[in-house]
Amino acid sequence: MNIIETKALTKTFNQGKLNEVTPVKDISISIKKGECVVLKGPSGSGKTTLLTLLSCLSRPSSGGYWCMEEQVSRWTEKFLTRFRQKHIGIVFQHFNLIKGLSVEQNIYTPLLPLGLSAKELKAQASLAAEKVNISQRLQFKVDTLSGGEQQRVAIARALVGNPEILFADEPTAHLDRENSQNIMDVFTELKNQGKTIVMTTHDPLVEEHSSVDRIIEMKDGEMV
Ligand SMILES: Nc1ncnc2c1ncn2[C@@H]1O[C@H](COP(=O)(O)OP(=O)(O)OP(=O)(O)O)[C@@H](O)[C@H]1O
Repeated sequence: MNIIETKALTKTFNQGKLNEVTPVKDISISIKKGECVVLKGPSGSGKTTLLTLLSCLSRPSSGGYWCMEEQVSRWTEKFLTRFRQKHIGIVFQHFNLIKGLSVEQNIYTPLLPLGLSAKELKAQASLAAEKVNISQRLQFKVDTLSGGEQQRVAIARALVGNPEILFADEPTAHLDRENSQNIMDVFTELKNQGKTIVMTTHDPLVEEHSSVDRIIEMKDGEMV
């Protein structure tokens, strides 16, 4: 089953204006359930924009997108948000953690709409934290952590809802070799559970990892 399928997916910003830009042009890809796929390409080639479309965070300007066999490109923001909450985990390039809140609170944020008890929220956060080796910082405010620690919190938050598909934008960019290896071990375990992973990277450790099934190269918004 193709868990992700796009047909001529295109995203244009500032249409009709002097600063119009089309970072994703006519992208047609199929990704099977359980695949681990890397998006690679020079800075500005459109990787993050494509990841944003695939993770249902933004809507295409044209073209079609089917995720888990639903034509999500036709949906409104409201339906996309619900779909995302249920099926998709996202690791953002700049983490998007909530300052002033603890690591634990940040990790369980995606679960808040589910109405779980405080005890259950804490238990789920603790499990996700363990996976990325950040348990010892659960009660720290995220603003007091190092870049690498914040990255691990961002990954734990993406995993906490047990998503079917994980999208990660440069998940090892701020990590040393040991922690990068640890994150790839986590991703390998997810893949072994049948989860689908799509990530962007510039990191050779990620590109060359045995869990990666396929590398999709982008240049100027197109697949090469
Ligand atoms: N919201 C936006 N409004 C206008 N232009 C945008 C927007 N988002 C992205 N762009 C432009 O689209 C192009 C591609 O950006 P994108 O972030 O997708 O590239 P990238 O391949 O992920 O780069 P990097 O490796 O540096 O993260 C850039 O020229 C960027 O300025």
